Amino acid sequence: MTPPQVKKIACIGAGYVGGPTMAVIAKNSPDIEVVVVDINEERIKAWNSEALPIYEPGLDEVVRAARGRNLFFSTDTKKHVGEADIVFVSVNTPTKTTGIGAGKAADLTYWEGAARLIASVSTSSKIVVEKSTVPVKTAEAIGKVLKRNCSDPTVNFEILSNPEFLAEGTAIEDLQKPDRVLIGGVDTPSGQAAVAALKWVYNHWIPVERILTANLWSAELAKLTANAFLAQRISSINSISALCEASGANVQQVAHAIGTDSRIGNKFLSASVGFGGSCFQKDILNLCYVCETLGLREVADYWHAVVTMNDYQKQRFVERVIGSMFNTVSNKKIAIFGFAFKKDTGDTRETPAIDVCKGLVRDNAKVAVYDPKVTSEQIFRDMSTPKFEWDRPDYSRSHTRLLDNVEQARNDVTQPFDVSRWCTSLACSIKGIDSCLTSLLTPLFEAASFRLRQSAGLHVPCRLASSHMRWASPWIPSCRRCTERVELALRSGGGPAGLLARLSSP
Ligand SMILES: NC(=O)c1ccc[n+]([C@@H]2O[C@H](COP(=O)([O-])OP(=O)(O)OC[C@H]3O[C@@H](n4cnc5c(N)ncnc54)[C@H](O)[C@@H]3O)[C@@H](O)[C@H]2O)c1
Ligand SMILES: O=c1ccn([C@@H]2O[C@H](COP(=O)(O)OP(=O)(O)O[C@H]3O[C@H](CO)[C@@H](O)[C@H](O)[C@H]3O)[C@@H](O)[C@H]2O)c(=O)[nH]1
Repeated sequence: MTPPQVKKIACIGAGYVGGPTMAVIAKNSPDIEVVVVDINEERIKAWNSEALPIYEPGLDEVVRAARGRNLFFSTDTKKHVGEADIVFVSVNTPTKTTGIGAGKAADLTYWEGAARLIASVSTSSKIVVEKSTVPVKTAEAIGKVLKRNCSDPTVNFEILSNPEFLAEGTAIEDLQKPDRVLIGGVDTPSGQAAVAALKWVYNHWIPVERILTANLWSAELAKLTANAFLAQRISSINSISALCEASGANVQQVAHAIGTDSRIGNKFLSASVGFGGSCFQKDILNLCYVCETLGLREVADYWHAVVTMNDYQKQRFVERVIGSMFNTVSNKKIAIFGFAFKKDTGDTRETPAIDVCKGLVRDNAKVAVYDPKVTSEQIFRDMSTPKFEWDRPDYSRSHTRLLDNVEQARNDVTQPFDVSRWCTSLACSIKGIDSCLTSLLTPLFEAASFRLRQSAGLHVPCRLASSHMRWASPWIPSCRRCTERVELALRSGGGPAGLLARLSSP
C-alpha cells in the first residue's frame, strides 16, 4: 500500500499531552517533521532548553533524540499549522468556572480558538485531530467553525478523534507501548482516508492490531467513559475503606481478595486520600453535564456520585487526622510529603494535597510541605487559588468594555445584538443584521423574545444557553434534539420570520 502523504505534523498545545506525544511520534517517525506550537512563549522556550517544562521519567531522552532533527517547538503557530498535513489539537479543556454549565461543562474556548486559527491559515486541505478530551459531538461543532472561518472553499478539513490515554508519571511508557490507540472518523471515503493516514503514522511503532478504529462519537465518548470507569474504581474502594475503618476490616486485604478475581482485576484498587489530577474530576463532571443536557438525569446522578465520594474521602482524611490528634491541630506542626497529585510528576492540578493542606490550615495547623518536583511558588499559588480556577484567567474586566454609541461597533465587533431592542434600526445599519439572521444561529435566538424561545420547544439548558450572548461565535444548541430542530428550521428557508415561525410550531 502506498503510504499516505504525511510529511509534516503540527500540534497546537505544548502541554503535558502535546509535548510528550509529539516527542514520541517524532522519535519513532524520522520521515515526518513534527512541530509543537504554543501561545505560551515561556513554555516553548523551556521545551527548547535543557530544563523541560514538565517532568516525566524518560522524557528528556526522547526529546534529546529527536529535537532539532525532526522535532521542533515554536511559537510561530500560523506558519507551522498552515504548512501541516495533520494538525493535532492538544489544548486545555478545563471545567467552566462561570456562565452556563459552570463547575460542570468543558470550557471549549481554547479548542474553538485553535479551530479558528487552523481555518484562518489553511490554504491546503488538512486532517484535524482532536487530541484534547472533549464532550461527545464536539467534532460536529468544530467542523462548522473550521468551515465557516476558512476563506478558501477548496480547502477540506477531515476531523478525527484520537483521544489520549497516557497517565502522567508513565507517559513515555504509555505512549511507547499503549494498550491501544483509538481513532474515530466519519464513514466517507475521505474520512476513511484520513483514518488510514493517522493509522500509518502510529504504525511506525505500534502494531496495527493495537490501533482501534471507531466512529467519531464513539471515540469521543470512549475517552470520557474510560476515565469515568477508572475513577469509579477508586471511589468504590475508597468507599469500602470507610467501611473497613468502621468495621475493623483491612482495605488492602479486601482489595487483594477481590482483585485476584480475573473478572475484577487488581489495578486501580488502591485506597487513597482521593484521586487528583487534571482529568478524572473534570471529565466525569463533563460526562454528567452531557447527560443532563440530553435529559438523562439519572445517568448524570449515577456518575456524579464518583466525584461526591472523592470529595467525601478527602474531607474524611482531614477529619481523621484532626481526630487522631485529640480533635485539635491548632498550632501543631504537620508534615505533608508529596504535593503533586501522584508520584513521578510535578503536576499539582486538582491534587488532593491542596484539599488536605487547606483543611488542616483552616483548623489552624502549621503545615510543612515537601515535594521533590514541585516549587514552593507553585504550592503557595495552589493554596490561594479557588477550586477549578487554576486554568482560568479572570476575564471580567479584560473582556468587557463600554461603547459610547452604537456607531463605535461598526468596524470592530464580530456581531451586533440588539438585546433590549433599543437600537434595532441602528444595529441593522451596522452589519446587515438581517443577513446574519439567516446564516447564524445566535442572532435568531437573541432576536426572539423569551416567550417565543419558550414556545420553540427547546430543552431548558438549550433555552438558557440561547439567551447567553457570546461575542465571537455562532451559538449552537448543546443537545442533539435542539440542534436538529434548529438546523431543520434553518434549512427550510423563508427568512427570519419563517425560521421563527417554524421553531415556534410544535
Ligand atoms: N494531562 C494528561 O495527563 C492528559 C491525558 C490525556 C488527555 N488529556 C487531555 O489533553 C488536553 C490537554 O491537556 P494538558 O494536560 O496537555 O493541558 P496543558 O494545559 O498542559 O496544555 C495545553 C496547552 O495548550 C496551549 N494553548 C491553549 N490554547 C492555545 C492556542 N489557541 N494556540 C496555541 N496553544 C494553545 C496552552 O498554552 C497550554 O500550554 C486536555 O483536554 C486534557 O483533558 C490530558
Ligand atoms: O488505585 C489507584 C490509582 C490511582 N489513584 C489516584 O488517581 C489519580 C489519577 O491517577 P492516574 O490515573 O494514574 O493518573 P492520570 O495522569 O490522572 O491519568 C488518568 O487521566 C488521564 C487523563 O485523561 C488518562 O489519559 C489516563 O488514562 C488516566 O489514568 C491519582 O491521584 C492517583 O493517586 C488512586 O487513588 N488509586
